[in-house]
Amino acid sequence: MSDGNEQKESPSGRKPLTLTRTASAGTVRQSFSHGRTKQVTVEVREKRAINRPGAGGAAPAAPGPGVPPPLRAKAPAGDAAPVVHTPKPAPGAISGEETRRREDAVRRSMAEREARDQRLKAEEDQRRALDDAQRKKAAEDEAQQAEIEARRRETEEAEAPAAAPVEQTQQRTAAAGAAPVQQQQRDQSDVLSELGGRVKSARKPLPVAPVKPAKKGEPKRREGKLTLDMVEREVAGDDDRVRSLAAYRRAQQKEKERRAKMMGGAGERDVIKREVIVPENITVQELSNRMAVRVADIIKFMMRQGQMMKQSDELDADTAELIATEFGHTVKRVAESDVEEGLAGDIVDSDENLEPRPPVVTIMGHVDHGKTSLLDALRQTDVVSGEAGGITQHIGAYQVRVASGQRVTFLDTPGHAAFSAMRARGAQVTDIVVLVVAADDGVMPQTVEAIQHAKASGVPIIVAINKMDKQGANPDKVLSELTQHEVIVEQFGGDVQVVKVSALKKEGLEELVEQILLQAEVLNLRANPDRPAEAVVIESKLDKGRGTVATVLVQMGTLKRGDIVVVGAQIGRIRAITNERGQQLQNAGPSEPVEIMGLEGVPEPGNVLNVVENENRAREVADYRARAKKQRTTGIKSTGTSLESMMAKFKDSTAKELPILIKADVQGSAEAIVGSLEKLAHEEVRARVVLSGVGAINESDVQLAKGSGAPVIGFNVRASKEARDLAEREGVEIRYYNIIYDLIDDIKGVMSGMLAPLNRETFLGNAQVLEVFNISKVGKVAGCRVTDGVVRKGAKVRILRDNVVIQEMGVLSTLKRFKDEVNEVQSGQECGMSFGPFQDIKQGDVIECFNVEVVQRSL
Ligand SMILES: Nc1nc2c(ncn2[C@@H]2O[C@H](COP(=O)(O)OP(=O)(O)OP(=O)(O)O)[C@@H](O)[C@H]2O)c(=O)[nH]1
Repeated sequence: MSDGNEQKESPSGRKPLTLTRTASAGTVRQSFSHGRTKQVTVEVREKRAINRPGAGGAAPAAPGPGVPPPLRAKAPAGDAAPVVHTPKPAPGAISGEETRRREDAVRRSMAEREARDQRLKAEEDQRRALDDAQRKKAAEDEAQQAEIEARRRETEEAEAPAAAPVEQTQQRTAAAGAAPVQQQQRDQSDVLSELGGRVKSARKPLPVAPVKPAKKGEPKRREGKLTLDMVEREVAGDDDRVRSLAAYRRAQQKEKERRAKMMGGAGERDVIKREVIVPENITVQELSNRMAVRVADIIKFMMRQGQMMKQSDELDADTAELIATEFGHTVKRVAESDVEEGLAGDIVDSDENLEPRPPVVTIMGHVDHGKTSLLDALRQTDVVSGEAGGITQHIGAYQVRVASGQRVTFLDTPGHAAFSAMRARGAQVTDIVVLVVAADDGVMPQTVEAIQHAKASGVPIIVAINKMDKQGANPDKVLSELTQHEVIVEQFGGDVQVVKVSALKKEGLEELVEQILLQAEVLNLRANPDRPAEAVVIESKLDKGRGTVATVLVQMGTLKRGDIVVVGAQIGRIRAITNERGQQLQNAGPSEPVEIMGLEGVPEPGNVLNVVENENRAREVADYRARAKKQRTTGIKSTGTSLESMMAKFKDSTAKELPILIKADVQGSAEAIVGSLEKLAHEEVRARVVLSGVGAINESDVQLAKGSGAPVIGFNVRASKEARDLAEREGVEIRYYNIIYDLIDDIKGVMSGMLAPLNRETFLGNAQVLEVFNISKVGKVAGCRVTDGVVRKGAKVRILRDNVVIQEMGVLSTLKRFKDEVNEVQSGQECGMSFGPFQDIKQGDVIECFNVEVVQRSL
């Protein structure tokens, strides 16, 4: 910037007309960068000097900066002022002294200001440091207190009846002039701050401003004291106040104490005593629910007792009772089986409700003695021809209407030993047993078994001596044999009826029926048909088209279509009732054998069917039975394992197992096969049935068989195509059978092969050591005499001393008679033997010589 054309004339070139020119004016042009200019008018004014009488010239005013000193009038002549050589200031200019003085004043002033600034700065620093230290010290306490304070306020606010009084107070405070108070505090704070003291009032909460309820989404108003941590979070924009774990715990503890106080206890809760229902087994979780205590408390208690438990662990009733008592409760023990209470069987019928019912007769006897033929003759049907291998392989139930119009229910049980379990079941449901004995064969093992079953169940026996038409029929022999088994017939003074029949020729049948009805009359068989039905399952199977089909014998009440039933561990709604002639029935009364459909699963023969009021009840009972069955089969309660059972397991693990998967047409057959296989069990080898079920062999069976390394046995069933393919791919063997003998024989053969062969010893002879020679390079040689039998080279020998075996030697390799090697030395002759590395041979020892034969064992 530069000035130029300092004095310029007006554009007109003329000066303005004034009375007195007291000011000189001009213009200055200022040049800026980028060629910018600015014209500034400069005016120089002269101060009008008013000279008072007696006064010197007035001190001229200091000229403004950049203003040329005004022209001074010439001093009058004769002025006696001393001549000063220093250049004289122009009129109106500041003298040198004055300038110095002023400069000094300025410097002093600046120095003072600087010193004050430094002092203030030091004071400010000191105050800040003090504040920081105090804040840091207080920060921890404040952080701890903040949350508790906040919680307390929250609680107080929540408990306060309404916010209105608070608001009123706040409004009143505001009305009382909050602003002047604040101003006053600020003033005080400034003063104190300057003095470097602690500004306590700054920490005090300001008078409460009216609290507006925060709108949704708006940040919440801060509560409690402001802490450094909070300020930092606010500065960082982190509005979420994260509570420390310790703070959370403290708050929780405080809340607990508050609640305990509210409940009236001094920190300890009053235990509410309950009656805890304890079943035979209960989980820790369930017990905690019933006692209304925390699971952790029970677990802690058990830990103190030295037992580690989880909430899913089961406790037995004794332990559960101990825990409940410890927690101050009383215990009511119940059995899980209580769910069965109230089922039809428990209802006692009064005498007037009972009506006569047909007798249930079971035909029993040895295999091929003619049971099915006899039954067939009685009902004039032919089922013999349809049986595989000519053997009745599952129980049948039929009702026969005799000439008199009376009805008799017959159960046909198979004669093979495998079906003894079924026969036992038959005896339990039957009223009378007809024991069939072939006149030409006499009493056989299964005849005896049938007698035992009948006697065990207290059922009267009627003996039917069959095949009377046959050559060699000897009924007297049969009767005397029966006597040996305590079946005393009438002609021998007993009470057992005997009927001689021929099923083939249909002879003696009427007399047999007559005897049956007579016996029934004696038994006075009655049942109440007007009550929920109870029946027993005779047979069950899974039919591809019809689902589960079960043959049941109604024992009491009347079974109706639509009834909800529980059968063993299965439930269902009766969809159809069919009699033995294939007729659809609406209901079935006492002693009626019928086929039912509608069960959800296949029940086991012997299971009892009960009609229940609703599905829930059915499910409850079925669940209990399923659990009970599981416990029975595992033999170990889920609470844990006993040492005994573990020992048993380890002991058993030495036995070789043949895993087998069995699928059969009916449950009874499957059961019979399993029973037979169990009987084959040997201490070294046994069959392990991986699965036994009813129905066709499917893919999952093959998968299971593959997983367990078992072959699949199909009895009267076949594998589906998919299962066949899978079995081929996986290398799983499927074997089909329709005769149980063949099946059992095959399995027996396999199991026999698994038995380790037996080493059988054959004694050859003994030789006594007479003298022992020590021969160099050869060692000790025993000079012996054969005392009995023969000693043979290549046979096995052992050395006995005082009849105690001291060494098993293996094969005799050196046998000499005099100097010659011989193969055999007879009794009474002398010989020499050496035993290689065994050098402990002594005079008087006995050498026992024997052969070992390996014998393959069989079951
Ligand atoms: N001669 C003669 N043969 C009979 C008589 N009853 C049965 N049989 C024959 O004896 C054989 C066996 O008869 P089943 O009725 O199958 O004998 P089962 O006792 O039912 O045999 P399982 O079903 O295997 O227990 C058949 O060949 C019959 O023909 C009879 O009264 N006289």
